[in-house]
Amino acid sequence: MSAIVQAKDVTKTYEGGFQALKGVSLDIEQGEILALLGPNGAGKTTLISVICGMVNASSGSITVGGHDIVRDFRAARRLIGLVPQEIALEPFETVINSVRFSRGLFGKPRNDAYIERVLRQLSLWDKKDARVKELSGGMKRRVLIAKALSHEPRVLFLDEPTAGVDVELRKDMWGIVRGLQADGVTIILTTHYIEEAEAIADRVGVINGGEILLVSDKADLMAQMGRKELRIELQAPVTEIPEALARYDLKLGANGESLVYSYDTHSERTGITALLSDLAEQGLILKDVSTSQSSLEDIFVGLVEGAS
Ligand SMILES: Nc1ncnc2c1ncn2[C@@H]1O[C@H](COP(=O)(O)OP(=O)(O)OP(=O)(O)O)[C@@H](O)[C@H]1O
Repeated sequence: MSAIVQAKDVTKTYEGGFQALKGVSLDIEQGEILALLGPNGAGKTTLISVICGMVNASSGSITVGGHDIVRDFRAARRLIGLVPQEIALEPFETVINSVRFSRGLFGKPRNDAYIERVLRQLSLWDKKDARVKELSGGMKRRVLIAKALSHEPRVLFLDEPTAGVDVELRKDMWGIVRGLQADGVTIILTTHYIEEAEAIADRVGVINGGEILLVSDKADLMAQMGRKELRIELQAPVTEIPEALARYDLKLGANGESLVYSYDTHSERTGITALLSDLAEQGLILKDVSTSQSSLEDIFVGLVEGAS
């Protein structure tokens, strides 16, 4: 795969002096679904807005399909579809006219066959003559997608496509995104939800404080996310971990009063049963046990600490 979007050292300082992007470099591969995951204020919308040419970067460079987004703005923009976070639609317009109008803005000739295909793909064909104000919230979101696809872009940005959407609609949205990928569209979506990244992304980029902390294949990130820790408080402290327990790779807690076992929640066998029986065999008596799961936040903290 080759990169269809390349961002190099992009910074953005808003008027007033706030630095929302602090040197972001990111390659987006043709045909992939990339989820940009990060908390509120991380810089996700700013990054998308800069790539789409709605906000000017303070420094750095971006190309889309090889076109520089500043020097060659029109050619770059033509390749991009953007589904914004906020629903901003003309309420009295019909669905089909809204979508045709968006296509016209890009100077593309009318193509009813293409618009029909998009509306059918988004299950909006039977609503094509309805006025936007008559649609449900989920349908309105789909109209936003149809508008963003109207000029046949190769890269589609979805800014929090499922924020405030119920579980059913969220799944519909994931199905739509997968269908678009099958049509050859490269997709970048922002989200707060790890489950969303898990459900549809090929790669996940974690962004926080205006910096990309990591970009990783989803499978690798999920392996980290799926780890849990079992903390075993001991009746009597130990000075070292018995040799017979070496295979569990335990960590000794403070003062030797606890043992910490890390395991993968996704694997068929966690090894906990065997560990507990081996502990008993070693004569170690348990006072208490507790588990904790590594969260996205832990990964953030780990990454930030690792970077400093
Ligand atoms: N026009 C602006 N002027 C000044 N600061 C801004 C502007 N737009 C965004 N910011 C600030 O930049 C930071 C990043 O905002 P951004 O909207 O990119 O974050 P986000 O990751 O998309 O967050 P959310 O998940 O809440 O949408 C925030 O601290 C925000 O307050």
